[in-house]
Amino acid sequence: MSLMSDAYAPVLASVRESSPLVQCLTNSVVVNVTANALLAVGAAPVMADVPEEAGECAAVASAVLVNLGTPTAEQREAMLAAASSAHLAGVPWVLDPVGVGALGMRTAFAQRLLDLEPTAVRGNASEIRALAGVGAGGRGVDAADDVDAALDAAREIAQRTGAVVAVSGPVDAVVAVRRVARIHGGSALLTRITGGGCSLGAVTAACIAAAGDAFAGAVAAHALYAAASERAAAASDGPGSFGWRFLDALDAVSPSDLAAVRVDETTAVRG
Ligand SMILES: Nc1ncnc2c1ncn2[C@@H]1O[C@H](COP(=O)(O)OP(=O)(O)OP(=O)(O)O)[C@@H](O)[C@H]1O
Ligand SMILES: Cc1ncsc1CCO
Ligand SMILES: [Mg+2]
Repeated sequence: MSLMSDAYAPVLASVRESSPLVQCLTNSVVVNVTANALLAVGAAPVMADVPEEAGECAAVASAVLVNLGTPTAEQREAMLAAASSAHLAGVPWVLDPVGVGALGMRTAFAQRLLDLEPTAVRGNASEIRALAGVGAGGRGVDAADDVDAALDAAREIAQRTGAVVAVSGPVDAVVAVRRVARIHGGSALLTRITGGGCSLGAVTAACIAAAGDAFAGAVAAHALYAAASERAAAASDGPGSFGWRFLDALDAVSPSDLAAVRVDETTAVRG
């Protein structure tokens, strides 16, 4: 069945109205593009990622993103402080397990973070499989598995932690223990620029804060990326012009554009 668009389409207006403060502890490749994506959707970024301030900031943020792309020792300390503080304060936080499965230290570190019960986990299929302990991960930060091959893994993580788990790929999936939504469309040009997935983690955090609901917020964020990337790709010559057109499109997408994205929901009977 189709997920009623009135369950997630209003989230966009809510992000623009409430401008959620999203604290990002993210990798050094995508800091700027992530802040720009948040501004383009109407949210307010703050990249507070030093140990002395990370917990303080998380307690007052609307949502927190923890992205493991370039996890220095100092950042790992800050991530534990931010996730603990968010968990304690009831602030939604999103884990993006970049490169988990492909690289050793971050694979173990991600398990420590799961104990702090993220509100949502967002990654590609290989990362989600590796996080659940199946599969060896992708190559570096890229996926080597299909989204459908990660659904059981996503459900296992949802069951273990209470998180909503979003798996990205040609068709995205948002998974809770007894629900799966598939978000169709989008553009493969998102995989040809830095931060296509990483900024989606930050926008997912913004949408969850604005929605007050992890499942609707995660679906809204993925539908927004599908609509905006299609709009940008239609006018682009390649990855360079797609990058800036995508930011313009995040700003220009309307609630009815979002409602037009194909979203199918099924009720999972297993698990
Ligand atoms: N083949 C594709 N066609 C259309 N959209 C795609 C395709 N592959 C990925 N996407 C979209 O690109 C975005 C990022 O997904 P991707 O799976 O590339 O994340 P990721 O691997 O975590 O990215 P990153 O390299 O930033 O960490 C999502 O919105 C997803 O829907
Ligand atoms: C290229 C790259 N390396 C570590 S993080 C990152 C950004 C995309 O995930
Ligand atoms: Mg990624």
